[in-house]
Amino acid sequence: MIAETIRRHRIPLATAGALAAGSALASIVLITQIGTIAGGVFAGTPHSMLWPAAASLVAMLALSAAAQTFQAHFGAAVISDLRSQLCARFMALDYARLMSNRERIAGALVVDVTRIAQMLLVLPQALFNALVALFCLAYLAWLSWPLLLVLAGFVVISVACALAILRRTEGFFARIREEEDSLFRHFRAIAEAKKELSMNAARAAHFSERVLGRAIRDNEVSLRAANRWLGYTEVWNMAIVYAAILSVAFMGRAYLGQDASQVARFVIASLFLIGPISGLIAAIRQVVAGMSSVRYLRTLGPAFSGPALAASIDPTRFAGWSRLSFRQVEYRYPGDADEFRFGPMDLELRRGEMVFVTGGNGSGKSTLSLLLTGMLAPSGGEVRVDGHALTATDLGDFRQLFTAVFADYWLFDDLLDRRGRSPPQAGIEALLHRLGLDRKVTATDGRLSTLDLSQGQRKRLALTQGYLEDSDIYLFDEWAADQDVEFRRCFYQELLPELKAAGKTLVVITHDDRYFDVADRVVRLEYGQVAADASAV
Ligand SMILES: Nc1ncnc2c1ncn2[C@@H]1O[C@H](COP(=O)(O)OP(=O)(O)OP(=O)(O)O)[C@@H](O)[C@H]1O
Repeated sequence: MIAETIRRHRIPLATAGALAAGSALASIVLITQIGTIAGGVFAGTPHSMLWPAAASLVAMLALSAAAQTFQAHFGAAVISDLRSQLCARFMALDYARLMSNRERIAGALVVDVTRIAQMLLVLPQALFNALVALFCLAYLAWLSWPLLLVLAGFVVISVACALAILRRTEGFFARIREEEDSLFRHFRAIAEAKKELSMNAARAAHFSERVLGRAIRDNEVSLRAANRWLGYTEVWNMAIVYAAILSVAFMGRAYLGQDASQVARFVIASLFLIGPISGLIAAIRQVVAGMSSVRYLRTLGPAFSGPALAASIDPTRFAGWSRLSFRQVEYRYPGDADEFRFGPMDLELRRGEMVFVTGGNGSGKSTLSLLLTGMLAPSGGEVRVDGHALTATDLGDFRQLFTAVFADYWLFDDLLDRRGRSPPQAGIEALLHRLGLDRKVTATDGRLSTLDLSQGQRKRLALTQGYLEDSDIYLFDEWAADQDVEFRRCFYQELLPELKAAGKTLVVITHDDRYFDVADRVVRLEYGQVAADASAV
């Protein structure tokens, strides 16, 4: 994914790099000119050297500013590109994997994208610094080989130390990233658990001190350790640079027999190494943090390390279905402590039927609805459409048969039909009126005026969206549970029969036994098995 992003934005990146290299060249010319003026090794007056040096300065400034422009372009493009790619990958993840990673999504899109982008952003600057350092070293070699050898010895020590510290901090950054995810989860609780926390001071104190406070403090410890080691790298490397320059001056004068002007010019040019070297050391921070995010994203699964996923959906592929069947379908939740086992289950759903599904809490009704709609792939057995056993690659097309209002449904603030268009205004208004929402909500070009409604009203809005989708199969998971008596009656005795009359197939999870007579069949589940499957009387 990272390589793909760099490839896509190679032109601004290469341009920023080339401009940075040009600017590095101008700055090294300037350094040599400063050295020449300071050392007095030129023909004519110092004024004759001033204009060329000023020209180098202006060139360096212009090239650096241009490099920054391309760098800013590259940085912004990389952030939005990585975000789009990550969003697409999260959206393409299958339901089971997404559910087990949902706490990590916000962190990945905010923290990891920013860290990776910052790591990529330092590339042109690091190139600039590396080139200035290299040019500087070449110039130093030209000034004096023996003195350069003294300096080079220190550079080797410095690089070796930086690499060792880099390895030392990798573990800290991995831990910091894990801790940030748990912090994000606790931050969410501040808003989402507001009511529970407000009504229980002891719980609020426990959360604030023991849960949130501890997570913040743990993260502080890891941050401190990581930054301490990175700080040591900076301090140590700067000390080495100064020690190197001191040694050059000392060795040059005391042992190597270099003349004073030679050593002075070498020392002045060496001082120009400090800027690029500290820039390179600072870049290490970004690289360590960025690489920890790359490694972290890889832990989210193969979807994050391979090429972009291409999903093409054919919504009409199963449109002519007449029979859906479960053949010995089984499902085991990963890591389920109480070892709930769904199935093996045989079940059949015929086109145009209205089936009610009932059963006690934890009997497997919601699991059945997720398997039936293709949100979960069975761990064993087959789901068949008219005898065709669905494979993992069929599920995307298969899911297009359904509209479902699950217990944990999501309400969008715009209404769309199955083709992604805004439905006609008159149709929307008629539906809002039918569902008793017309005095609460209006729609303009399909956009709803508000979602701030009661639980029951929000579910009616979810049903409005469902109607507009005009799907083959409707699944409702305890839809009527939040409705008042009149709407509950309306749902079972008017809306469901109307949908059936319009040729829809209906699967209704319900405990409302007084309306069971509306169904064609009532399926009762117990412990993940069909305990009864009978025509309603
Ligand atoms: N996300 C999950 N992870 C692990 N196990 C789960 C998960 N969801 C459900 N289960 C397991 O599956 C069992 C059946 O859950 P399911 O939600 O299908 O029951 P249900 O009949 O819909 O219950 P309810 O009437 O309470 O909504 C649960 O007892 C639990 O053991």
